[in-house]
Amino acid sequence: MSVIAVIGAGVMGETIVAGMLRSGRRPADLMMSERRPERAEELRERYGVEIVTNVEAAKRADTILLVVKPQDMPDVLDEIAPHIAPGQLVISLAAGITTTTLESRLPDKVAAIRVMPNTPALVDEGMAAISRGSHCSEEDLQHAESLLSATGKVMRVPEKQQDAVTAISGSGPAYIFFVVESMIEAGVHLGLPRSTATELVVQTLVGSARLLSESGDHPTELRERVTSPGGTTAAALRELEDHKVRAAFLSALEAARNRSQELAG
Ligand SMILES: NC(=O)C1=CN([C@@H]2O[C@H](COP(=O)(O)OP(=O)(O)OC[C@H]3O[C@@H](n4cnc5c(N)ncnc54)[C@H](OP(=O)(O)O)[C@@H]3O)[C@@H](O)[C@H]2O)C=CC1
Ligand SMILES: O=C(O)[C@@H]1CCC=N1
Repeated sequence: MSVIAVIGAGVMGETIVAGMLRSGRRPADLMMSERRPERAEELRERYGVEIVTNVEAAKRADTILLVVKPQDMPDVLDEIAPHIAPGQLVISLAAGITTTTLESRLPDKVAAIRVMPNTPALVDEGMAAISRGSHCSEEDLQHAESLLSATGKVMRVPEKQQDAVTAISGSGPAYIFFVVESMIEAGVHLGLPRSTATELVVQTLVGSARLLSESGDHPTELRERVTSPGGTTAAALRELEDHKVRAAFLSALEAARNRSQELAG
């Protein structure tokens, strides 16, 4: 079985490693590299995975997952590039970083893949979009898909769509949690105990997500089924329209897409 190294063990790096272990990959086939020694030690204790330096990861792994912030990516690429050779696969999970950038900083002919994951991968409900670089084979893509499918769905997208994908599914969980927070606070404002409001909102979210996913019905149809003429939902939706929430989502996603483009450097 091929050896996989994860460079950058923050929120997303840990999520991916935990998912690969849950799906049956052996700790002996994984290694992690992390800047802060105390964080590295925490992860070694938690997962039993070998902690290595970036250079060791580059020398020993068949597949190298780069899970550092986009701003840290140039330094990491420059550090590992002298130790990477064709035959190894480099997969970046960073927002904005293009396969052109990856390929320009890695030795000629090294296969690179760009991925946009999201944090629901922590509960095996992730959504990852993947795009191939120019030296990447079908086998490389399938290998990346098999790694990522350990934690949820995987979709192939043309790389020109990755900034928009980042705005939607990469950042998306944060918008949903923002809505959840807002509804809980509103429930408290209406006089409900916080624990009651939280349980009501969370189960409404889970139930609505399952209904949407399992029924295959369009969200407009599902919304209309809740909206009785002259009823409570219509009164609430009128307020959301008056406050231009739809337009706010459009601006927000444009801002996220633009930021992803800027992070390309
Ligand atoms: N969080 C999310 O929801 C998503 C994140 N991503 C992408 O994943 C990447 C990581 O994000 P996230 O996990 O949230 O960020 P974190 O800051 O939590 O994790 C990045 C980790 O990389 C470490 N690091 C930085 N530089 C180096 C280095 N030179 N060598 C080894 N380790 C290093 C950091 O250490 P230190 O703490 O010292 O800085 C940190 O632990 C980003 O590029 C982001 O765009 C993509 C989709 C979703
Ligand atoms: O906020 C960010 O930049 C990263 C990328 C997508 C989700 N988190």
